[in-house]
Amino acid sequence: MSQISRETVLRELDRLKLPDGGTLVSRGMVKAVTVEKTGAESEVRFVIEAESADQARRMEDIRAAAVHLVEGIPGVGRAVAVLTAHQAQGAAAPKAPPPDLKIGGHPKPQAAKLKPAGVKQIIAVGSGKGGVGKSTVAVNLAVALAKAGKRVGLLDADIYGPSGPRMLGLSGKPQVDDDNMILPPEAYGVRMMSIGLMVEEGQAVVWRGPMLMGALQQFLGEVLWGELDVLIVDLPPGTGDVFLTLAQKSELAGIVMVSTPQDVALIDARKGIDMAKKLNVPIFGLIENMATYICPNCGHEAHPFGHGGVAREAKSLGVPLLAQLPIDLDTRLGGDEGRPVAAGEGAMARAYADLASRLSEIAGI
Ligand SMILES: Nc1ncnc2c1ncn2[C@@H]1O[C@H](COP(=O)(O)OP(=O)(O)OP(=O)(O)O)[C@@H](O)[C@H]1O
Repeated sequence: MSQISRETVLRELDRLKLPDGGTLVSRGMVKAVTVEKTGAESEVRFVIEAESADQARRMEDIRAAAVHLVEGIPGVGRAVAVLTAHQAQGAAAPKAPPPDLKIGGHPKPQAAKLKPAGVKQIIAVGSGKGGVGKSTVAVNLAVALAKAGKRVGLLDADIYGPSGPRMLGLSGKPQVDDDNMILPPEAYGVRMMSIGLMVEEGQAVVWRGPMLMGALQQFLGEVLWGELDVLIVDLPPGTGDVFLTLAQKSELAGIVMVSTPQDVALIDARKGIDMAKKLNVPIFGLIENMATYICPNCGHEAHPFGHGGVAREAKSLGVPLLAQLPIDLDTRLGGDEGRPVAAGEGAMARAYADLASRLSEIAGI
């Protein structure tokens, strides 16, 4: 039996959901994991650090469940978990970000392609042109997949205009664990990491090729994503360095392209599709956003950005048209207020559920 790694233990513990949201791992509560070989089997020890003494007292069942899970890993003979409290009773426990949390340094030499250990597949969401609703689609698609029971991560790699945190209602710097792995915060069942969580809102990020590569490397290799069925990557608009790096340096399962039906958007989208083809990245399909506008007063349907352009494009390229999403006020408000429309119950939530199910079928999520 090969040596059990700390990663294996964390992946197993990551399956344990906490009653008040997240998992022991995503909340940064697992500390000091050690694995010691004792004859043919291994003994695993770890600490579960609660946020207060009060919480620690209520976590005995979780501790026992964690031990049980780890003892289920083949090759583990015994697991020992100790509950401790981070702070005095009743105190909130906002942990200061460690000083060495740096994103955007130069890349380290990398031999193998980058795919986080527990992540089954990486799917990029791209667009040719900015402002067509790519981030809105990426966030809502991620939420809809999570709602359908998938384990989902969202990497907001739109370094020029990271909007993922605002759209998911997340703020504050992420925490790191004892091994300097970044813990992605979670909202609506989606684990998210974004350059937007690292810099002040509105602050410009001026990075060129090598720094971008360093950032991506860190996002993929130094974030504790845990077990995910899919990691959605929200690309910057256009056919730039981030897409190129991701396609060449990671194991990208495929890409979906978002466009409005407008000619100018479609021309740019075509360039993106061309690049994906050249890089041998499968195109899972096109999504037409802002396809129609239905007047809330009279019900009249209008097509401010043209009509049917993306459907025609999909047909001529021989790729699926995954969705046609209308212009919708709640989508915009939900994005601004950090309440993704896909998390709700209305017609748009159903449209995103359909999109999630079509993509799951095509990509095998
Ligand atoms: N279907 C829609 N109905 C109404 N508003 C929408 C829709 N899709 C997106 N929007 C709004 O359009 C604006 C731009 O969307 P978003 O930021 O998602 O675009 P983007 O393509 O990611 O842009 P960029 O890449 O330039 O950041 C946002 O205010 C968003 O709320």
